[in-house]
Amino acid sequence: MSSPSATTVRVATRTSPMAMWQTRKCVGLLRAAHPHLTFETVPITSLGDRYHGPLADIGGKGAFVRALDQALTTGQVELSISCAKDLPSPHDRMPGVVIGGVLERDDARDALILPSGTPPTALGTLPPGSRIGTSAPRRTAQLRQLYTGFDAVPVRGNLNTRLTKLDDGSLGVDALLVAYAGMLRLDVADRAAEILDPTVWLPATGAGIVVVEHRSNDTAMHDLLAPVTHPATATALAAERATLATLHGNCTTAASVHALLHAATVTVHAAVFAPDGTRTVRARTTGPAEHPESVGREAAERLLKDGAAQLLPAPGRQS
Ligand SMILES: NCc1[nH]cc(CCC(=O)O)c1CC(=O)O
Repeated sequence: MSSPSATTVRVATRTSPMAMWQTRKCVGLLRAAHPHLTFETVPITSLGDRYHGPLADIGGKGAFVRALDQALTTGQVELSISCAKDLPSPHDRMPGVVIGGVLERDDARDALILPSGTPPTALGTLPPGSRIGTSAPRRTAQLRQLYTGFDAVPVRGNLNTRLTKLDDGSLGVDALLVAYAGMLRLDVADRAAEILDPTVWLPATGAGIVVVEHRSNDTAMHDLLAPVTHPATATALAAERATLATLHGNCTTAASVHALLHAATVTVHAAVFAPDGTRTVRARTTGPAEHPESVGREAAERLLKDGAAQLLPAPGRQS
């Protein structure tokens, strides 16, 4: 490598317990692949971590990533680690930053959590009027579309805090809907009352995938990340992000995209939901795994042809 710090690679990370778990895993893989290099973790607290109101107030999910992007573009670090799910749609990304490493996908499904001591009950059998805590527009819309009589209640904060508050009643909800991957990472998978079927309740774009980014002109970092990339996951993510990019989705978009690989083909399941759950447009496309972007784009084009544009936020109306 020709950078001034030839043997030390600085890695930006968010500081939540889940982010720190992801960083430990990723840096462990990097150290194993490059035993002669030193990897130094640089904690970054973003506005998204400090602000506890609705994410849309501070520019959506991008709030978490912006601080990491800045650490890269200002030369404070060489790499940054994120959940693929938290990355804004490709057209909303900061120029000069690219995904270079894609770790093997963990479980992509969402799960239901009930207060401790409650007998396991599936989402569909909770009593009418149950208050279900979630903040993702995708989850709120699916909850309204697939079930009737539930009240979707916005909740945020890291998973451990939400669990404690669910159990002591201070969250004011009867159940939580969260990512199962996050539960596995924080060692609370035994709290899942139901793991939702991913072909019915669609996971988020990039769910369960940890990515490593670098400056787009930093070829040394591009090469360094090759051994930690899981090729099948990278293919799935490329397809999912191509769908999202073609939809021009943003933080207020209730859309889900999930790609599955079978031998040499990739299948993209995609859906756009009306925020109130009254309408859903779904599409499924299959094509060669060597061209994940075109399979992803085709899924989006079918969604748009079937009227998804009316459900998406109008351009310039991002809130
Ligand atoms: N929305 C925040 C977020 N971003 C990534 C994960 C979990 C891990 C993942 O899916 O990669 C979570 C928590 C959740 O949605 O419950």
